[in-house]
Amino acid sequence: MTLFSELPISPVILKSIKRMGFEEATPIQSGTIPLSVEGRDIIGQAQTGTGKTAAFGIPMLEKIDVKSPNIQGLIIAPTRELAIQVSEELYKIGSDKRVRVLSVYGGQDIQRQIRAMKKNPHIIVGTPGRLLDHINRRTLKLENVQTLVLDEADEMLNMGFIDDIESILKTVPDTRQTLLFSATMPGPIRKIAERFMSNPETVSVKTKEMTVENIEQFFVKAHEREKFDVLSRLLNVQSPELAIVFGRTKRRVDELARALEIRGYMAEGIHGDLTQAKRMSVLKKFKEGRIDVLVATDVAARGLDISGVTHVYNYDIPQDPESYVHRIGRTGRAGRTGMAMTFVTPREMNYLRVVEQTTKKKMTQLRPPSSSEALEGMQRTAVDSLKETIEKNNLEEYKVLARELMNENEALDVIAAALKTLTKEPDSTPVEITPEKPLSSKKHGGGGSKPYRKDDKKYGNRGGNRSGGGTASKGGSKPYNSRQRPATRRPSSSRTEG
Ligand SMILES: Nc1ncnc2c1ncn2[C@@H]1O[C@H](COP(=O)(O)OP(=O)(O)OP(=O)(O)O)[C@@H](O)[C@H]1O
Ligand SMILES: [Mg+2]
Repeated sequence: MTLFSELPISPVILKSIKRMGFEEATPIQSGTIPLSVEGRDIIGQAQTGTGKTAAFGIPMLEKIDVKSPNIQGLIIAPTRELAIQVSEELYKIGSDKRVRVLSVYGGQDIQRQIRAMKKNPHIIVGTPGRLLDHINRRTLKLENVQTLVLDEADEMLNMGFIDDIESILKTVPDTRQTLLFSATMPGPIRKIAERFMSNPETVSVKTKEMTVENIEQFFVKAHEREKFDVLSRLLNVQSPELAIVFGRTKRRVDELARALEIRGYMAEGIHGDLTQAKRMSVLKKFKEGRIDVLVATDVAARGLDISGVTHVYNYDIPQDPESYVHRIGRTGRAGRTGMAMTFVTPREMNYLRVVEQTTKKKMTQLRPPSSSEALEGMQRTAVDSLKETIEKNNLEEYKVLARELMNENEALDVIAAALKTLTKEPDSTPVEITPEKPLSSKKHGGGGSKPYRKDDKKYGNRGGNRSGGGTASKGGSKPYNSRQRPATRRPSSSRTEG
């Protein structure tokens, strides 16, 4: 273990890092910061939630000359929400040094961004489309950039983004330092990456598995028509603090969010067809716990760091293993624990095996809960909430009424009635979910060997089919004897940076 104080970091940055509560550097941080401070080009690969943002952010901030009015650092991120999040983290790390960080992304008033640009930011964090827009309008001058970062590098160098990235890179000096980070880096993409770098050093935090070990991984076999009831029951049994449900398409996400709402869950959807204001307000509600189920396309799969996400449900199995890794990586971050459940139709079992081969981790089969198990789950939730209320111990105003009830009834009946009232009984209101075709099982591309293609580059709804072979095998079934919840509680202050 390396302490931040043992790394080549100046006191003014150390001060901010300490205030953020970081003491020990994670392996990707101790592995890349010294090299990066020396100016090396780096490809950094480490599991989700292990602090890659600070790994590239700290050395970038170190090099900033705050007296200069020039943009010296550029970070490109695949989604707007991620650009905002990364700029917030860098702002925090650079706050004592007084580094100015600006995020620019689509869906936000460009004139406002142009005005902000006039305040001479030192670092720009942006999405490719909007960065190009500024470059074309000549409102963004990158000729003094010394450090360039592609966060989620494999995604950024994916076919859908590469032209934009190339155009942006043309405006950045060749002498710059280039840093690429991601949890996944398939071979073909790494090759593309090397074209943009000079003599890059690869730092990859080697672990047995590609996913973090504190995420328990399950798969649930279900026919398309059964999936929604299975999801409702799992939510009842597992009682997530915060959950993300990933769907394959925007329509899917809309329908799922609506259906969950109908069944009484506090759920909302997020995808690329929503206005930016809506996307941000949904995410804010989720971070604040005002909704506890976020239904999302892959727009939320990469990089987003939301504390308190205990469960991830892949309502539709992702089409490629990398997407799986990033999706489930929204839980189990910074050492916390989490659970991931992937729904798979019988015809999609080979996709599951490809995912397992890539991640080098077997998923445990989870039997769909029965309706009585779902009810039991909700009853236990009611008991927990009663206990919590007792612990808080501000019941004085209710005790007179309680005594009245106890005089007229048996204590047992009173408590049972309270529990029944508190229990949200499983709801089977019919809902409409348009069936999706299973992923094709005919073509076997062998995970990651086909070219990367994206139909909808902004929102990550991938086209193409990159399945590989493999046959279905039986996994053990896990019984529901207790509520399945990871051992952590949500910290009282959640990340709500807007
Ligand atoms: N050294 C550290 N000690 C404690 N917490 C840290 C440390 N470094 C980063 N963190 C926190 O860990 C969380 C995850 O970090 P970050 O988002 O950078 O992960 P990541 O590796 O980029 O994940 P992903 O692959 O999903 O993008 C953040 O909340 C961050 O503030
Ligand atoms: Mg990240």
